Amino acid sequence: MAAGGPSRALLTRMSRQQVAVERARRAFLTGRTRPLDYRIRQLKSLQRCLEERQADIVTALKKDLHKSEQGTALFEIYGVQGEILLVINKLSDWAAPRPVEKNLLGISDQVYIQPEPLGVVLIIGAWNYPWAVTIQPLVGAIAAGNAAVVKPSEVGVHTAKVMEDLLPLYLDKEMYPVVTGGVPETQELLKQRFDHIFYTGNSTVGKVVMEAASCHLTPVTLELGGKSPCYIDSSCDLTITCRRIAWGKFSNCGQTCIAPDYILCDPAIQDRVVEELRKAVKEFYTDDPRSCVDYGRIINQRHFKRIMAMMEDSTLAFGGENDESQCYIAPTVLKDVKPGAKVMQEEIFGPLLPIIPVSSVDEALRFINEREKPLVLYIFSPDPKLIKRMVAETSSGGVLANDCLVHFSVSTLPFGGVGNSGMGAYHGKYSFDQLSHMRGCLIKSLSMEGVNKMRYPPHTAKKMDWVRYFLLSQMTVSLLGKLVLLPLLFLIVAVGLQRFFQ
Ligand SMILES: NC(=O)c1ccc[n+]([C@@H]2O[C@H](COP(=O)([O-])OP(=O)(O)OC[C@H]3O[C@@H](n4cnc5c(N)ncnc54)[C@H](O)[C@@H]3O)[C@@H](O)[C@H]2O)c1
Ligand SMILES: CC(C)=CCC/C(C)=C/CC/C(C)=C/C=O
Repeated sequence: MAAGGPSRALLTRMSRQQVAVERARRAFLTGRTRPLDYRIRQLKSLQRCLEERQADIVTALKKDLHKSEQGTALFEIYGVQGEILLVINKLSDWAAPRPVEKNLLGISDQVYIQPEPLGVVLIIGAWNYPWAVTIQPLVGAIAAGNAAVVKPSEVGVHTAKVMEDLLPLYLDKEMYPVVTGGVPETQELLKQRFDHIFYTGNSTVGKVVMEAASCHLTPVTLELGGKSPCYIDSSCDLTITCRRIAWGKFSNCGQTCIAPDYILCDPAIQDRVVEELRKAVKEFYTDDPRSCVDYGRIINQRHFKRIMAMMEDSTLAFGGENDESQCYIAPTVLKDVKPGAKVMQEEIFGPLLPIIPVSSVDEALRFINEREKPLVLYIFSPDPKLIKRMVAETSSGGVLANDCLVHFSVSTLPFGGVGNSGMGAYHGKYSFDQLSHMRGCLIKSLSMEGVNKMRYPPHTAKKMDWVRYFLLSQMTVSLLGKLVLLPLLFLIVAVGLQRFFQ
């Protein structure tokens, strides 16, 4: 290999994926991502891309998923724009050394955490909210000073093309290449060495990604899915509750990682829940969702067939109309659904909403806890005690009470799964931290050697007493710092120890 990277001859023999990764690594090694100015410039340029090219983004998403202009703005663009603005405002704080508490032994030391870039990050996105789940991690990667190879989902054909065309026009194209393609191309990418892989998609492929990452000991963030339960307490205002659930479920035709997958409620309120859901669907999408601009389509016929098959052994409450040629499935509610029904065996990821009657909170808790840990747990109840109890007695990536989806837009909350729904988290500062190495730094001086002598051999009983006292002392310097006596204490300890161990 020639100095400074592979020769031109070698580059021509490398795969497209290898070349992109190699170039990104070389670009990273120039060190140009280290200054915060560079990162901010890239982010401002990305912001311009979203503003100037919104029409291209909207057109592609209309073709891929029948998303409306407003739907694209609300779910894909505003969130990323808000994230960029937040990073621009906060980056200097996040990237600064973070002083930490120290014990008495380190009284004169500098002890801090210095976030540093990891290197080259691979971002593999999904098709359902392609900008939110591909570009939002990219914002974090840029903020943290990494290079990033961006792999949009090939399933959203038009969006992948727009990303491939647009990003190089606005971003440093060596540092942030877009690599398109399907499974073979992604697998070729996964053979390369990365410093972090950020994958969004289903759990089966999540395992493939993690296995590939293990070859290079590459850490991973896995943003996966699963069946997110939605418990409705009988004392809820059912009109408001069902309106919020219908929005969470039927937005993007149910193809949302955090869509409420199924409802758990008392059998006594099931019929009212069905009626209120029916009213909300009509309010949002009219009597004819097929011709409503705000109602989406299933991404492709494979997913259409998969979702239709899920309805087979359950009772229809309403909906179910469909048209394979248009990948259209109406908002659909299924009632009295049995835990063994087809629709309960995997994440639905489509506009079917099963209701499973449960006769008590205990039964709901058992139902939730017997299954994989979900990405989010939805609880609808006016009773704060019940909400607290359900939070305390379950586990999930996140919890949202009395609404759906909106926790995704709270940048001060970590967004991510647990167990089968994923690992790692992002958004706001969590993205920066997730894609940084938190380097522990202890800077000592070469003076005060007398203090150090207590740990050097010969290990006399007296020295051991002192060292034990200092190491086991729970007194931290930042706590002491609150006392006016700190300088005095420092002097006494330092002089005393110097003398003692001379
Ligand atoms: N947690 C989140 O933030 C989040 C967000 C969106 C979607 N999701 C989840 O994603 C799933 C839907 O997305 P999907 O998985 O259908 O998207 P997908 O089919 O687009 O796959 C995601 C990515 O994985 C790649 N891929 C697919 N098969 C592969 C293989 N065999 N080897 C290597 N790479 C491969 C694709 O190229 C794509 O870039 C749902 O489970 C949903 O809940 C999670
Ligand atoms: C419009 C408001 C307040 C919130 C929208 C939240 C949102 C962007 C949800 C989509 C979440 C997402 C990208 C899921 C992935 O499948």
